[in-house]
Amino acid sequence: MIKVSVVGAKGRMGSHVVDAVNNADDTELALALDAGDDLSQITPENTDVVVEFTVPSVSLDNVRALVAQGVDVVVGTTGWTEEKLDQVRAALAAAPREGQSVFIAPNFAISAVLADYFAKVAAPYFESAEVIELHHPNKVDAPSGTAFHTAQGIAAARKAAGLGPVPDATETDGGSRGQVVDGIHVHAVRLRGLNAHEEALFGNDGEQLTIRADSFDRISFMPGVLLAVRKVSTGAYPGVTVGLDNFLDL
Ligand SMILES: NC(=O)C1=CN([C@@H]2O[C@H](COP(=O)(O)OP(=O)(O)OC[C@H]3O[C@@H](n4cnc5c(N)ncnc54)[C@H](O)[C@@H]3O)[C@@H](O)[C@H]2O)C=CC1
Ligand SMILES: O=C(O)C1=N[C@H](C(=O)O)C[C@H](O)C1
Repeated sequence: MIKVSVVGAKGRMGSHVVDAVNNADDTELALALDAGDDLSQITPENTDVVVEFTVPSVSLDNVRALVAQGVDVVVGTTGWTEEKLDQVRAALAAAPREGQSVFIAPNFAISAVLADYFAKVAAPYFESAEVIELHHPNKVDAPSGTAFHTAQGIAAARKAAGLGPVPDATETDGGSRGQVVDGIHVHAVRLRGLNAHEEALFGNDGEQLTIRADSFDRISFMPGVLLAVRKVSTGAYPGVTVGLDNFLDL
């Protein structure tokens, strides 16, 4: 059995993870902790893998503390930048155990992971590209971590293909053109009734392609979370790994 502790266990995602860990045949719940709880309760003796779903403002500190305590971590919280990833790498370099892992996924839903992958495949073939993400209004960060990651992937694929900037004649903008991530405009919608949705839009003269992923229920993230827990628990992924696509045969 893989012993799993959950940090952020009372949250929308963390509570689903607690249920998923309790219901899977090969995982058992060690500790379920939330804000105010002492993370030093988590040790390599009671926990193989920690699943961390909290808020972007605290996740880096949580991950660094957990790494220093000698456990592997699967992170679903958003807000990761290259600078923050470097701080995790530094923490791992000083970790007490050889080969410790931190796995971070902007999105654990297969629909979103595939949409992100297909967007990178499509990107070199279109002059224009933009990303729209649509979420429940309780979400604290914008744009979504997934949309940020998709935009970065589109931008990298365009650059590798030798494409220039997306065409855009806008001269006045009060914010309506969205956040620009590596040259790709990203738009965020917050609407009651939504859960987690994303569109990658591509355009050429006379044609368009829309790649859309819809996650209607948080249950959609659980197979991906359990897959990550199982993969990380093997010890085969030392260091920092970003993206569930690393565990899929794409
Ligand atoms: N990677 C993925 O597939 C997904 C990622 N997310 C991300 O996961 C994060 C959490 O989302 P939700 O569960 O919807 O948020 P939420 O607000 O429902 O839950 C966050 C939980 O973290 C707890 N928390 C806050 N500070 C803490 C601390 N210092 N230590 C321990 N616990 C602490 C809160 O009390 C709360 O229970 C967000 O960044 C969200 O964008 C959400 C859905 C899917
Ligand atoms: O907060 C959410 O709900 C979600 N957060 C993640 C993100 O920001 O990409 C994943 C998914 O979109 C749901």
